[in-house]
Amino acid sequence: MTTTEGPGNSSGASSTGVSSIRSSPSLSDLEQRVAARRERPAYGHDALITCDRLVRIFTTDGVEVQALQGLDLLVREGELLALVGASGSGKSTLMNILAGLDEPTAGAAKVAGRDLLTMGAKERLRYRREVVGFVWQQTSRNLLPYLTASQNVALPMQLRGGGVRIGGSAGSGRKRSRRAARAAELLDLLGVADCRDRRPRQMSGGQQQRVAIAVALANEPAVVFADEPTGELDSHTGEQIFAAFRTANEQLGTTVVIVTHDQAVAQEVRRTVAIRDGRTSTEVLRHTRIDEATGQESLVSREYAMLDRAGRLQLPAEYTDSLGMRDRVLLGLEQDHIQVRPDDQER
Ligand SMILES: Nc1ncnc2c1ncn2[C@@H]1O[C@H](COP(=O)(O)OP(=O)(O)OP(=O)(O)O)[C@@H](O)[C@H]1O
Repeated sequence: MTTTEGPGNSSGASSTGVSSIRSSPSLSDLEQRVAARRERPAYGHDALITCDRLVRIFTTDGVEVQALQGLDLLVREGELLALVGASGSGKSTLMNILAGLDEPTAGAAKVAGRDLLTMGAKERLRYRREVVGFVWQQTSRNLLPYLTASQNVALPMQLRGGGVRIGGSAGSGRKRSRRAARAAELLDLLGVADCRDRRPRQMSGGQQQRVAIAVALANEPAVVFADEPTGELDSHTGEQIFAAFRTANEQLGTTVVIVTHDQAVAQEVRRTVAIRDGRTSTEVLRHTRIDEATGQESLVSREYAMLDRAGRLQLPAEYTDSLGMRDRVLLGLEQDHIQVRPDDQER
């Protein structure tokens, strides 16, 4: 008898009693599987953000760069999520697409029910004003230099309500005071109430970023995207900015997605998704465990690899490197896991 090791035919599997899993399915088994698959909800049906096999190819001087190579990501309403990854892995490309500033080459992307591929120019503008808020790394990109903090926060509300009126009626006066009241509330919530009448150059970098978060929140967006919001700040100020995002998430229920290089920030959130070569590769989930005997709390974190719908899995480079795995590996189906081993026939 010849035994071939590899996907679909593992000697390890048969020796541990998995053969029943392997036996040929009957016609009715196949029919049941097809029916179950048909009834399964669509990918991302209950997610606020759905990226489905997202591809973005840039072509410069005839050279193609695949910045996103079939990226899958689901984010649920109310999450505070960190996106991490090496330089060039595709984080900013993804953020620009989700922010409605760039369009994917292929795949699907939906945010709060809006399809980012089919949106027209008008809808895209409304999406950027009303559905999402952003905070960028460069503090100068977030605020208008000639407006005060309060005016900066009121501006998105003003733009949403239609043109800016000079002079205005009693109605527009009431609107203006409502906008000013909301701006004051947000600045207070984020701990920068004292900056209300200051222009950006009269504030520190950290204060400017907190005001920027207030601007992003002004129109009660479904989600706030932040691309390296602590990148230009020292670590202490970075922590304050992160605390402001957490406040927005916990107190206003806003979903927040933060791209960061900052390990301290990445470890503060319940979910960190790593992007590698334009795809989501691993994910760390953290939760608090309370010891029943002592009542002591501890943070438990678990790292997962992402399995896409085509069955593709990215193994962490440190794992494959340490075992010298490349090109071809041996797979074995076990009772409750899948083995991946170096190819012992190599060489
Ligand atoms: N407009 C563009 N034209 C051509 N190539 C681009 C463009 N934008 C990004 N790229 C390329 O796409 C890839 C992903 O870039 P991206 O900026 O998304 O990475 P990143 O993970 O955000 O990196 P960093 O952490 O350094 O900001 C890189 O190879 C980059 O050079």
